[in-house]
Amino acid sequence: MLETDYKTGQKSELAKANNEELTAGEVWGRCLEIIRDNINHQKYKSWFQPIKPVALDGKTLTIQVPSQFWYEWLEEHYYNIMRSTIARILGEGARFEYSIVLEKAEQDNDDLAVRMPQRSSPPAQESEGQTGNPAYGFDSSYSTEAIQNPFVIPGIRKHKIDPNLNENYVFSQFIEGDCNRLARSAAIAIAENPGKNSFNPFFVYGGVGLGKTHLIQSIGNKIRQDFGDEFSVLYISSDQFTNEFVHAIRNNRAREFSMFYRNIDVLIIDDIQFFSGKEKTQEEFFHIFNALHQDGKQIIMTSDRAPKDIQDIEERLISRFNWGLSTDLQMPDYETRYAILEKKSLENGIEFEGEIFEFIAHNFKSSVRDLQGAIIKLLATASLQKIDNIDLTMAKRILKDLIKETKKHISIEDIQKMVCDYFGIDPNKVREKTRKQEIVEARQIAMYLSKTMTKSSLKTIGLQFGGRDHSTVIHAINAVEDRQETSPKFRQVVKDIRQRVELAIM
Ligand SMILES: Nc1ncnc2c1ncn2[C@@H]1O[C@H](COP(=O)(O)OP(=O)(O)OP(=O)(O)O)[C@@H](O)[C@H]1O
Repeated sequence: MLETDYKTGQKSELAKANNEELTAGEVWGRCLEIIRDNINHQKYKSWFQPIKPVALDGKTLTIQVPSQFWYEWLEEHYYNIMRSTIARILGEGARFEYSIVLEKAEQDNDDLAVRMPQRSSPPAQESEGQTGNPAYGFDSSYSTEAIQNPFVIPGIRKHKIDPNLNENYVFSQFIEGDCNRLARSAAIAIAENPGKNSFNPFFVYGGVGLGKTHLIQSIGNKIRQDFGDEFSVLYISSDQFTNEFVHAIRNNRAREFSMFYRNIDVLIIDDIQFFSGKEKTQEEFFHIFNALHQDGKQIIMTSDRAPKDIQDIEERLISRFNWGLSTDLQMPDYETRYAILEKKSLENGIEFEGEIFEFIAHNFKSSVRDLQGAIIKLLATASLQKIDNIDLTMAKRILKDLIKETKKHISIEDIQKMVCDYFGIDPNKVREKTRKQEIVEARQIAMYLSKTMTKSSLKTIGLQFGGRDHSTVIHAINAVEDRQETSPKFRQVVKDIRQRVELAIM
């Protein structure tokens, strides 16, 4: 039945009423003429020529497409033109039905053919082939009800994929503190109910070595543990994604690439800031994102900065990153650092004196990775030199170089301290609400240096200055920049403090 003879289909009712005997093939032929005149020739050849008309039933023309992806693409990009074309030929209320006959590569069952109706309502916008419509978008006015899960085809078995997860990254190993409480709770909620929660997409950002990868992989591992193969999970770095995409294009496999990603239930992409300036990759990811999100699949991303601070990323992607929950990880406070150290050394079967943990927690303040590095260095030295009991003096000696190195990452806390030292005020004051002139000045300079000398986002800076919001930080930065232009004395003050900070991290 699927091998249609263009000349011998059913006749349409409308055609009969007009004394015209049209077959499915003839109706499709007329559709093609109209479509060909209205879209780019290459796209016409790629997407419409391979379609086969299958049957005509009243005002419904069934057409055969080679894959789920094909069906999805037509509905996403050519809905309007197809709908209006068939109506022109068969009259008001005419529509297409799709018969999806899978190509060999994705076929699980030799005779598998799936029928999908054309949507009853158009997407909010369409991207190609029509009168200059912008890209397909999902704004809040767009009713998803009518098209809920339109691409889920029962009976198609999911391909098993390697989730690419590090099994050590689990929630039980991720120490909770104020610095990560919100992100951690959201991550657990996502793992319990992937895709069906209000944190989709989930966007985690923060500086180097603060646990972003650990946290997002914990989601993947928990889903695998609790749901087994029910959800396909994939963790990938944005660099890997780009490389695969480039490779796929080079080998004419871009369509397979896209299909592969659209079939994933939980897509975890690390370090999305590396999409910056990669326009084609961004475009591909945009379409994958839309398809997954529309289909209720979970999307999880990380970046070293907040979405709006990522350079050279299309606005439409940035706005999507904020659809669900976007939250940051901050450097753990002293107590959390101490707890992490205890846990890491316990895991390695060695106990240290409390004063060693205190020493490390005080000296490694910018990254959990550095904290871990310190413990590992102590362990390695103890085992190499066959030392049973490392005391504080020994620990200080062993870690001396490492401390110098890690000091290169200046923290907001350090900047606050140095600015306050310079003005001779208590560092706590810049975190308080006081509006005394001298404190305001110190606070603004400290905020300005935090922005220019660390990788922290405006939100993180605001939080570390007594929970102020990002607009206060922007105001402070602008004020310091403006004043430096008009007052050489003030410019010199900022320069002096900056030099002190730089010296401290050398
Ligand atoms: N809260 C935490 N509890 C326990 N371990 C942690 C915590 N945060 C981070 N770590 C550990 O610190 C190390 C660095 O974390 P991770 O690689 O996840 O950081 P990241 O933010 O992804 O860094 P990068 O930006 O460099 O990719 C990992 O070994 C991780 O297990």
